Amino acid sequence: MAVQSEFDPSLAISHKFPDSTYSYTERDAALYALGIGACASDAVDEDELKYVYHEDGQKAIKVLPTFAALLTLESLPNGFDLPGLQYDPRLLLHGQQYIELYKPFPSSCHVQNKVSLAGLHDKGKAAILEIETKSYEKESGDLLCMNRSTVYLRGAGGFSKSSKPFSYSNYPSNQISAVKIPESKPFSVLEDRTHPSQALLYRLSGDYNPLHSDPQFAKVAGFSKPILHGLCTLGFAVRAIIKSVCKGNPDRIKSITGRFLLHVYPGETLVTEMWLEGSRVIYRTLVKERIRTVLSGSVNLRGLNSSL
Ligand SMILES: CCCCCCC[C@@H](O)CC(=O)SCCNC(=O)CCNC(=O)[C@H](O)C(C)(C)COP(=O)(O)OP(=O)(O)OC[C@H]1O[C@@H](n2cnc3c(N)ncnc32)[C@H](O)[C@@H]1OP(=O)(O)O
Repeated sequence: MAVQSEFDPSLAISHKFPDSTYSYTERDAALYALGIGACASDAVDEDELKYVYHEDGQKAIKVLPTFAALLTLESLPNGFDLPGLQYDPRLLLHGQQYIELYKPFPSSCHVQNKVSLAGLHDKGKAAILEIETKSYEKESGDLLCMNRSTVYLRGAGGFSKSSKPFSYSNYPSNQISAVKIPESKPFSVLEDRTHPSQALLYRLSGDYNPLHSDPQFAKVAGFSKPILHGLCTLGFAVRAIIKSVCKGNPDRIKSITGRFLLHVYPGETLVTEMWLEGSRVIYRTLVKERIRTVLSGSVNLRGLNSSL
């Protein structure tokens, strides 16, 4: 257990994060789509070509809803630093992601981010930090999306001042609790192979953490080789839901939760199982080669057609 003698969690929760900005173009949106496997097995896939090419020009390309998570990447110039919190960045893992989408993304945009601490938990062997980012379209002032990113800082726990472990959240606990996977047969199942160079392609979208590219770094972090970005796996899973449940329409996605349960190695096959419960999709993603669940969560849909 890490020694966090200098760290005062009550001071940390009053910490103010600076606002940040983020800009993207159609090229970023298309590169991201390729990074999460769009059109990888069929370059003219009729549901997915629109994410990388449009006959009416690049201004008409569609942006995938999970692109939302990228808007937060420059929100934390000094990593996940809170005053006094010590952690080893090599031991950081992405734990969960929660995304609310308020309107479809334009194909290019300047974004203004408001960042705050949404949660801080002492798990003894780890600290869990949750950062909330609200992203506004600069031109209109409209709120585009909200992200809550949860990071699992191995070795950074043990800072509680009393015998009860410190735990703070600024949101209802049922918003991202682990989902219960139904025992029934899935509504749909989609299998998709990641490429051995998937993480090298995905990182060009802005997450340059060496955990996904550097063999020595990955070993120190406890893995036999570089692992896939959690958000890349989430992108594969939500793309499967858009294809299988939303008839290819990404604007149906209203909110997304995902908990990263186990690492994925680039090159592995992802099998996403989906269950439809009203306007909610429960899903889980397994790695076929190891038969292990790596991600589970739910997606709320808007305007779902009852003919499904
Ligand atoms: C846009 C912002 C981007 C964010 C930046 C991210 C940077 C990226 O470059 C980094 C990545 O993408 S890393 C790759 C993706 N993530 C992973 O592969 C992690 C997979 N998960 C694991 O290995 C384990 O679940 C592990 C190790 C996470 C936990 O396993 P254990 O240590 O065995 O935990 P366990 O004993 O079961 O539970 C301890 C307490 O922690 C809670 N917990 C467990 N898994 C969690 C998770 N994934 N997220 C959040 N909380 C989690 C448990 O509930 C438990 O708490 P309690 O005891 O109170 O129930």
